[in-house]
Amino acid sequence: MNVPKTSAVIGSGTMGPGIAALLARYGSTVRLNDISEEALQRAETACTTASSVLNQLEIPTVPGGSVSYELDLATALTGADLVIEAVPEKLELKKSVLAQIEAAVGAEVIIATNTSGIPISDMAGAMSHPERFIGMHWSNPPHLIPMIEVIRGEQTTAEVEDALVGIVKAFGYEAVIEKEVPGFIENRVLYAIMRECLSLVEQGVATQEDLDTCVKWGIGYKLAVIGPMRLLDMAGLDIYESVSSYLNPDLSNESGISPLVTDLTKQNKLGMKTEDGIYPYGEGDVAAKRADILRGLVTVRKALSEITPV
Ligand SMILES: NC(=O)C1=CN([C@@H]2O[C@H](COP(=O)(O)OP(=O)(O)OC[C@H]3O[C@@H](n4cnc5c(N)ncnc54)[C@H](O)[C@@H]3O)[C@@H](O)[C@H]2O)C=CC1
Ligand SMILES: Cc1ncc(C=O)c(C(=O)O)c1O
Repeated sequence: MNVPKTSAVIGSGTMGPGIAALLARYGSTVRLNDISEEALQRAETACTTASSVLNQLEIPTVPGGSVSYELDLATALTGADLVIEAVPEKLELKKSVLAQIEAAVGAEVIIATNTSGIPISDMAGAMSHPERFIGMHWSNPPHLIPMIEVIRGEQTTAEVEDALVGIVKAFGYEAVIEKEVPGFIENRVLYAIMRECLSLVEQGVATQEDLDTCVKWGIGYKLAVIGPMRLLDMAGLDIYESVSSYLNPDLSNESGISPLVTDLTKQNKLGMKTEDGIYPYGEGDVAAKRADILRGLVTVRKALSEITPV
């Protein structure tokens, strides 16, 4: 399957608009749905921003694409060949939304979930056609990060996986096909890094600014060019063996959630979306920071696309 002629994206928060903008750029008629009118209003601006980022990346426009904003789920689903669920990361909510989607579309329609890592089979339990249900985990911002994890549940067919991989490749994105594990690959690795960072800040080993500087250059810059498995070869496996013999036992193995995070979420300090979080944001700071981040990601993506992947 190439990019679907008609698609529906359910949930229009951080992820939905960028996903919709990319599908539209590749010629799909996209219906973006949310239960919140305010979210749909914000989504119009977010889709315009995403579209201008795609212009900066010089992604050609396939004619015929569009995004419409729909409060009504049934309208959003009409004629869709692909449905992407992007509602909050709550299993019961996702199950209920999936049941509503299934009630409105034919059994041949592919239903994908953008869950960050809930096992696909856990979500598919109550579905009447789990064979067409699949994980499609985009990375944030979805119109910029050219990689999508594709995860089959126990009952997903190989044909559905092939079709989804075809769509991902049609965007010029890399598809990483995985077995089902909580968090998939990306978030298992990302959350291992974040757990250690939060633990170091909580212990007072370094400030959040120092953490960001160290990880950006010492890890992010390097890992953007050399994958971790190749980096092991570059560093020397004997060095890894020596360092990990004393270091691994000292790393955080905290199985709960960092109190630094839970103290903030209790106060509804959720980060950029509430203009307060790990960092404080003054008037205009969030917009300026988001613009800086987008500019940086566009520059680095252009540079990375010109070098041989390692
Ligand atoms: N934020 C991130 O960096 C990433 C998030 N994800 C995953 O994508 C999914 C969505 O995440 P975000 O966009 O960050 O969440 P979000 O909280 O920013 O947005 C979710 C949207 O869904 C809407 N919604 C709630 N119930 C709904 C319903 N019944 N029908 C339609 N819309 C409904 C909300 O009003 C909200 O606008 C989650 O599963 C998340 O784990 C995946 C990759 C990255
Ligand atoms: C903190 C965090 N959690 C989940 C995801 C993706 O599922 C991301 C991301 O894509 O950046 C993230 O930053």
